[in-house]
Amino acid sequence: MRMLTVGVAGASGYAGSEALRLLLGHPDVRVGAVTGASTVGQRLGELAPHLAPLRDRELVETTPQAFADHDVVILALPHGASAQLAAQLPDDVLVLDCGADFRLVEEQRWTSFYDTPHACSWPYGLPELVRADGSKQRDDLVGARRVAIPGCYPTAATLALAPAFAAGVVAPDDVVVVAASGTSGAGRSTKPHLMASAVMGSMSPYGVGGGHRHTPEIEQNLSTALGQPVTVSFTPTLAPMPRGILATCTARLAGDPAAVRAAYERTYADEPFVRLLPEGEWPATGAVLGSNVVQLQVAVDEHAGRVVVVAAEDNLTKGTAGAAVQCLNLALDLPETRGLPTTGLAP
Ligand SMILES: NC(=O)C1=CN([C@@H]2O[C@H](COP(=O)(O)OP(=O)(O)OC[C@H]3O[C@@H](n4cnc5c(N)ncnc54)[C@H](OP(=O)(O)O)[C@@H]3O)[C@@H](O)[C@H]2O)C=CC1
Ligand SMILES: CC(=O)N[C@@H](CCC(=O)OP(=O)(O)O)C(=O)O
Repeated sequence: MRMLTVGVAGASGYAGSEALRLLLGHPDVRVGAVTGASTVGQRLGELAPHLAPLRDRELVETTPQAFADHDVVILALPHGASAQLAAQLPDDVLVLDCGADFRLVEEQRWTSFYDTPHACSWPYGLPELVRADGSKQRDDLVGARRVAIPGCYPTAATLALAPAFAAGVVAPDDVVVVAASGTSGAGRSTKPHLMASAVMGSMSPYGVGGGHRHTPEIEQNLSTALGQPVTVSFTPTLAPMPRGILATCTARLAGDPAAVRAAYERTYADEPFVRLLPEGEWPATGAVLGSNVVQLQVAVDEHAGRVVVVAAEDNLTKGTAGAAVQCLNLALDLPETRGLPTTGLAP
């Protein structure tokens, strides 16, 4: 097969540089343009020394012209910037947006959480999402030329709870997700609450009380799984680690407890990147760092009448850039797993 030219907009950021790390290991890809904003003119070696083969690549301005003659463009830009650039890229170029601009279908949900205008929605890049009719979201990604890559928390929470909704074993009005994220989830630019002295040795919540913009995205996905509206209480927390998400997701049991684990086994039996752990083993972020795998474990708390699911992922890999490469593979009819690690880094 001919080599694909893949460019990355926002290559100086965390999501962009993770995309480059994965693309360097993809046998069908040559890295095209790498673009930035404030870092234009700098070399990647100064910003991302781990990307050794690209150390002499210069970051160029983020314009449509920078991506002329590319087969694929990965957008790893702040919200709002993606929609502007995407509108200027040819229809036959595969565009994978790691930002939120094209994830939400309903304009009213978008405007409640974002202050830029609602663009439109693109096929949602979570192949393993099981839908109410038993099909998977993967069907919408084969041959697509525009894909909205999910947010990092929604990937973990959705994969954790969707099988229970699709199987009808939990109630749609009593769902709680509490998730801890590493600091890279907030991007590379320095923010006061992310200074080492503020983060190390401390955990803190944010977006409490339904204020986080991933709430409508998680609800949209779980509604797809159930086929009717789902309401979620979501609380993110910041954890003193560079990367990783651990999401603890619970919902009120509304079916046969014995059917719960079976729903997960059935849904994920053939999924290369979702690993339901053997009973008694629990997910840990340390087990998935740098890997495109989400680990899951499910338990029924019969005392409290709740289903409890824990998910661990690397926010930068399956939580964004790995999902982008997985969707690239699906859209262009390559083996879905090509170029994607299923083993992590430890310790
Ligand atoms: N970090 C994560 O875990 C996840 C991130 N995402 C999403 O991916 C996207 C990128 O996030 P992340 O990498 O964390 O963010 P970073 O802050 O690390 O990187 C942002 C990138 O965008 C560039 N940029 C900033 N402003 C502009 C602009 N106006 N026009 C063009 N380029 C611009 C920056 O360039 P420069 O450095 O040169 O200024 C940098 O390359 C966001 O939409 C984010 O929400 C999604 C899931 C998870
Ligand atoms: C720790 C941390 O700050 N995490 C980010 C999540 C980033 C993400 O998933 O990105 P999108 O903005 O693309 O949805 C946050 O809560 O805003």
